[in-house]
Amino acid sequence: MSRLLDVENLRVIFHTYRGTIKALNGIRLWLNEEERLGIVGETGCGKSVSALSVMRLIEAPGEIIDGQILFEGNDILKLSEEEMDRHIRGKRMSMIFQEPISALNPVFKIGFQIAEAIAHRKDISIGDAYKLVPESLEMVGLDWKRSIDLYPHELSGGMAQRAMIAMALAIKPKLLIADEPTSALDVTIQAQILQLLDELVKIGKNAVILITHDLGVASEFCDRITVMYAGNVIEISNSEEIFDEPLHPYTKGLISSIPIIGASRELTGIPGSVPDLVSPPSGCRFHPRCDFCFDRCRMEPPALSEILPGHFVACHLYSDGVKEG
Ligand SMILES: Nc1ncnc2c1ncn2[C@@H]1O[C@H](COP(=O)(O)OP(=O)(O)OP(=O)(O)O)[C@@H](O)[C@H]1O
Repeated sequence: MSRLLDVENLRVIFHTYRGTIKALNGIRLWLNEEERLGIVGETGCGKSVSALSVMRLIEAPGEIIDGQILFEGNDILKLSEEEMDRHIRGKRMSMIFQEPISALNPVFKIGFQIAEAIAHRKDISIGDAYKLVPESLEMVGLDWKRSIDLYPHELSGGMAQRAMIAMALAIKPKLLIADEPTSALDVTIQAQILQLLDELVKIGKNAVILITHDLGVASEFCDRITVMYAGNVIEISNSEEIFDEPLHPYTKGLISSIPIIGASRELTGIPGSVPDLVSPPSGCRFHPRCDFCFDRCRMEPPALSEILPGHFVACHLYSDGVKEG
């Protein structure tokens, strides 16, 4: 399967009155066509900033200061804003957000908003695009006659997320980025929305990046998992192996905080908290919270290396390969 996305050494900072937040510290991500990648980690670890960077939606006070984002072989960081808008964003890739109601435009009916997305994608008139809206709404389980003329504030959270999904998938993207798509919804609706996404992604054969706090949800939905901590990618593995053989002490902590594997719950089980990214810890950013920390961890940032086939970890414990036991 061919490579769709390749992110190398991506560095993003935010200029704030407190100082410079080093939000992404040279991360690496990749995704093949039709593959589903989960990005997990505690709040503030850089999941959303990674997604927004791929969409080229980082705005001041944020700045991408280094790295490469190859999408279908083109470095999108080198494209002009117009090229990005005309050829990539909303055409080849689209995104759904945590708060669907605030992500929709409050002053337009959802039928019109979906028509606009389709018109942009297909370079057709809004009138022609409008004719395709009923199919898009029905595809996400919304009765089109009842929903096409509603404004975002007239939708429930679940309906609004369905409308967002209709908009995002109406353009038939190669890559769908879903940033915590269910965390603002109640539990029964969460399961329905994930199931809907699962079905539609199978039909559309698009690749997905799913951002979530929930390792259980990520491993059920995704082929591969990237674990982030404090602006770094610290482990990458396929979804089964990350549970069967987690390597990084942080990933082990995330897993031990899930009482039943596969159960959906907020990750809370690691003592301490994510560091302030204005002045992150020296060496490995996880070292102050790590039970296995030794001198080298305080001094030298560990590189991400492939320790088992397809299984990468950034941890000095594995500098000489995987230890038994
Ligand atoms: N607009 C902004 N201005 C200043 N700092 C920002 C901004 N957006 C993100 N950051 C900082 O970048 C870092 C990474 O944030 P990010 O939103 O990517 O985390 P996250 O893992 O998605 O967290 P969450 O799960 O809470 O959404 C954090 O330290 C955050 O405070």
